Amino acid sequence: MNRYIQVGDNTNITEERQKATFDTEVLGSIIYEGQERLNRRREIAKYVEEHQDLHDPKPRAFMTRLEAIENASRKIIALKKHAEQAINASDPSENYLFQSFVMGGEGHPIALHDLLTAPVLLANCDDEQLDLWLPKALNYELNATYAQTELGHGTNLKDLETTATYDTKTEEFILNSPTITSLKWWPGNLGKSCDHVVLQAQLYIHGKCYGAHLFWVQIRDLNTHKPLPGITVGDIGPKFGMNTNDNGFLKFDHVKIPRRHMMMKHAQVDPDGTYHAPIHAKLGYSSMLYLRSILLGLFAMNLAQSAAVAIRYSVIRRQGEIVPGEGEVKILDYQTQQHRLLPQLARAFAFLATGKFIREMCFKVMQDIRSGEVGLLADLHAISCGLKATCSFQMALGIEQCRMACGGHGYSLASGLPQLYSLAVGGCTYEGENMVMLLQLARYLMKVANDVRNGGPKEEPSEIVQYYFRPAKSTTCLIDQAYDTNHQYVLDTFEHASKRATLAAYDKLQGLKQKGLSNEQAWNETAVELCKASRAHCRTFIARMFVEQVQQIADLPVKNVMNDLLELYLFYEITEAATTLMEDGYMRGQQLRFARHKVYSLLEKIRPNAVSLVDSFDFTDRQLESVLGRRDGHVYENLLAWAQSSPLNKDDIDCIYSFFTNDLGNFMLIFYRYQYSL
Ligand SMILES: CC/C=C\C/C=C\C/C=C\C/C=C/C(=O)SCCNC(=O)CCNC(=O)[C@H](O)C(C)(C)COP(=O)(O)OP(=O)(O)OC[C@H]1O[C@@H](n2cnc3c(N)ncnc32)[C@H](O)[C@@H]1OP(=O)(O)O
Ligand SMILES: Cc1cc2nc3c(=O)[nH]c(=O)nc-3n(C[C@H](O)[C@H](O)[C@H](O)COP(=O)(O)OP(=O)(O)OC[C@H]3O[C@@H](n4cnc5c(N)ncnc54)[C@H](O)[C@@H]3O)c2cc1C
Repeated sequence: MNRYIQVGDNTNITEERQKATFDTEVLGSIIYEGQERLNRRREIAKYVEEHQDLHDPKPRAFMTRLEAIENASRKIIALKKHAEQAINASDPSENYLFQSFVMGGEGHPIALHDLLTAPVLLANCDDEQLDLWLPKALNYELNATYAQTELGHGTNLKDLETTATYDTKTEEFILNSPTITSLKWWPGNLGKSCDHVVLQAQLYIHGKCYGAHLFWVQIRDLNTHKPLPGITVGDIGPKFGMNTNDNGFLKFDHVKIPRRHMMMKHAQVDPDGTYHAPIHAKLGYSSMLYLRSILLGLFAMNLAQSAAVAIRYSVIRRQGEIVPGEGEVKILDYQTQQHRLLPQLARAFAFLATGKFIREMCFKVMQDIRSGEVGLLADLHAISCGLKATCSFQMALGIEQCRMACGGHGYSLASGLPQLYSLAVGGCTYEGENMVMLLQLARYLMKVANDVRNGGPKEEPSEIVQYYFRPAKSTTCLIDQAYDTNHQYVLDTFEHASKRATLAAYDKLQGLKQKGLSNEQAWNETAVELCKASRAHCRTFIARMFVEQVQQIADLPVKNVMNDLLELYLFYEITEAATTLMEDGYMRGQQLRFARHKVYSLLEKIRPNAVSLVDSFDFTDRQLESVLGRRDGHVYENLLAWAQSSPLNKDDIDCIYSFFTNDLGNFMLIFYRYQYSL
């Protein structure tokens, strides 16, 4: 049952909805973790629809960067005025939802503040500091961002150059940017909007460096918004995407801040300069841990949005015949189209299940840290780094596949897909460049491999890596066994691939070291294999999360369709991992062919439910910002309306004609006449 069936919709899409074998409402409540949340989502969306001041005056594709930033500023102010009435403003998930409906993902002047300030303050400030700063942050009396990356260093935090030198005489820190490469570069909203920063700077006391620490720094006057003395700040210019965000640069020239402006929950500096180290050296990196963990759910939604656009469009668009003489088919009937799109949808569901687990694990770790417990920190750091890299990469490729699957119209900004891609692909870079993130997970996996090679773990291993220590049930792949209804043999296959990749990388690393290479040289010469191991481990983890989620579904029709998607995900991943699996003889050609045929038959089986599956996400047209992905399927007439709203169509003046009216134009006219003998 698809609840989106409406009179007046394009019949091509209505007939798709009539084919649904499951209730979109039930799946919607699974996606949004409960019927109540799904209902709230709709209420908030309805509120946004009913208030015009929360809308864009024209498609954002037709705005200049400046117009888009001004529009975003106007809307965020309107949004804050409406918040009391529209949502439960003290509930972060309602706030996030309201903002995403109104603002989209391109950014706005308080995006970073809303995303990070409260979590960073809560994780890093002592009680007295929290009392002073948190209420102001929550009441929007100030607007802060997270200033870590510098012009010269984003990845290698050990070599950040901004200094915070403690002066025992005045009990102040002196902030300084000693070189051009030490300028802060990239922080969101730093360029024009924010007045405070959470600053990562190297702490120096009596000439000794204690590494990067966090400081709370005001950079602009709260009344005039002018930079404070000693501060140079500005926007870094247009980017590949996220252009309504004013990512900025920042330079300090011996700026003084009080001692108590160092965040002192974990490390402290006494008035006399005595330093107290934190219980874990990397607690100051917890904001990255937090963001990497919550990003997975966002990646899932980005991918689902692009699948929704492409799948809806693919049942409207007719092109060519499959059976000659029977008329043009919907492009979704082509196997190639299904093969391009449906695995993206399956991955979106897989990432959603994974994101939920990691988000909950992160909240637990944050709670543990507050009570001085850091036992799970390394486990979460490793897996969240690996998953951030794996999911953002597959999401970006998936969105681009969806865009290309829409043919020419996918190239138009009317599809919304180029904007979604340019926004989403940033996730491969921010919060840690993807290769670097895979290598972080690999560090952790190499410790696991060391235990495997040396008689087992020294202590109970985390649940996430326990499979490395379990003996394999079979030395060959069994995925073609008909009775693998709970997918255990597929999971065994992924586990085999992870173990093999991890141990191969470990053995290579050890071999290189035995040949006399230093740890660092051996690491660099094994880096590609190390990344492979991390990806394989992430694939195993994601697959397990998805299997467990589907096993828990109570509603049978939804369970059936989700099981189809799960199988598609699993067998598609097997085909992607085939080289590794066949390299050691674990999988045979016959099984690869079995996996491929499973994929093809699942595409056919899922095809009738495709539109209803994406409908279950309950995306609003405002959210999708896509003429191709319109819920009512009226694509062509709206493509024309969209094109006609282009400022270029405002009048009939020829741009070249106006060019001819100036001197250079006259010259060009003469030149052309001469060239073409006009
Ligand atoms: C819902 C959301 C809505 C919207 C979001 C949309 C948009 C948001 C857009 C943009 C926001 C973007 C913000 C940013 O990008 S902020 C900047 C992010 N920067 C990074 O991520 C930098 C990446 N670099 C690092 O994280 C570290 O430098 C790196 C981990 C690579 C190395 O650190 P370091 O050199 O200090 O350590 P190592 O010697 O390599 O390792 C030592 C040891 O420490 C462990 N470690 C490292 N980090 C952590 C951590 N965070 N927690 C716990 N442990 C950590 C590491 O594993 C090593 O352990 P061991 O192997 O045992 O020695
Ligand atoms: C849209 C966007 C928003 C951002 N927002 C913020 C923000 O709000 N606050 C903030 O502080 N920062 C922000 N950043 C910065 C971001 O966190 C960094 O760009 C990111 O961490 C990557 O660092 P880098 O730019 O120095 O890349 P580099 O480290 O220079 O990466 C370049 C290449 O070098 C490789 N490389 C680097 N080190 C290694 C290594 N050890 N081993 C192997 N390969 C390596 C990388 O894999 C990559 O291929 C943002 C960036 C973007 C794009």
